[in-house]
Amino acid sequence: MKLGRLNHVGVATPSIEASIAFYRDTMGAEVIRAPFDLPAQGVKVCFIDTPNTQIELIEPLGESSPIHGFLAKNPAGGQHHLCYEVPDIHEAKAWFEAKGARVLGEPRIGAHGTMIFFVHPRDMGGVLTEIMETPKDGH
Ligand SMILES: CC[C@H](C(=O)O)C(=O)SCCNC(=O)CCNC(=O)[C@H](O)C(C)(C)COP(=O)(O)OP(=O)(O)OC[C@H]1O[C@@H](n2cnc3c(N)ncnc32)[C@H](O)[C@@H]1OP(=O)(O)O
Ligand SMILES: [Co+2]
Repeated sequence: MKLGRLNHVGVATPSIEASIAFYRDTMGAEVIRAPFDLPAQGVKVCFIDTPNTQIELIEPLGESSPIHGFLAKNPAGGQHHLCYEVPDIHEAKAWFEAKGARVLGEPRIGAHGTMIFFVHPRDMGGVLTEIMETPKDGH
């Protein structure tokens, strides 16, 4: 497997609006992308651009959101996952499985519109890791 760029750092938040204001007013980020819902993934998402990657703000969407547990333990929110790009999502899935790491579910469409999967944090040095097929248009 060829490890690609760090596509984004996922940051869970109880309020995506408050977090947008923080990145705009405290961090000086230019917030140009509107939040959007990903019902299939149980999150509301807003990407904050930085020169070399993105912050992916995620707020729970719906009762079965996978980040309710994280926010119950971290009520103010916090760093949730790292997402790396790979050229071939299926080759990457086989790679992690061959290493004995727990791939969570089947590859599915993520927030950038390309295929993604997650690898369990307990098998990744404590870091919930998202693997994403490199977007064809480069971002
Ligand atoms: C896909 C759309 C978008 C995109 O970029 O395209 C996103 O990124 S959406 C992001 C939200 N979706 C997900 O996170 C899906 C994958 N996540 C999961 O399946 C769960 O969150 C899971 C299985 C990682 C944890 O589930 P849960 O919190 O309900 O289980 P536990 O509390 O039992 O946790 C087990 C164990 O893992 C530790 N943990 C949980 N979350 C994290 C985390 N974000 N980073 C590091 N470690 C985490 C938790 O503390 C437990 O550890 P233990 O030592 O066993 O207590
Ligand atoms: Co993500």
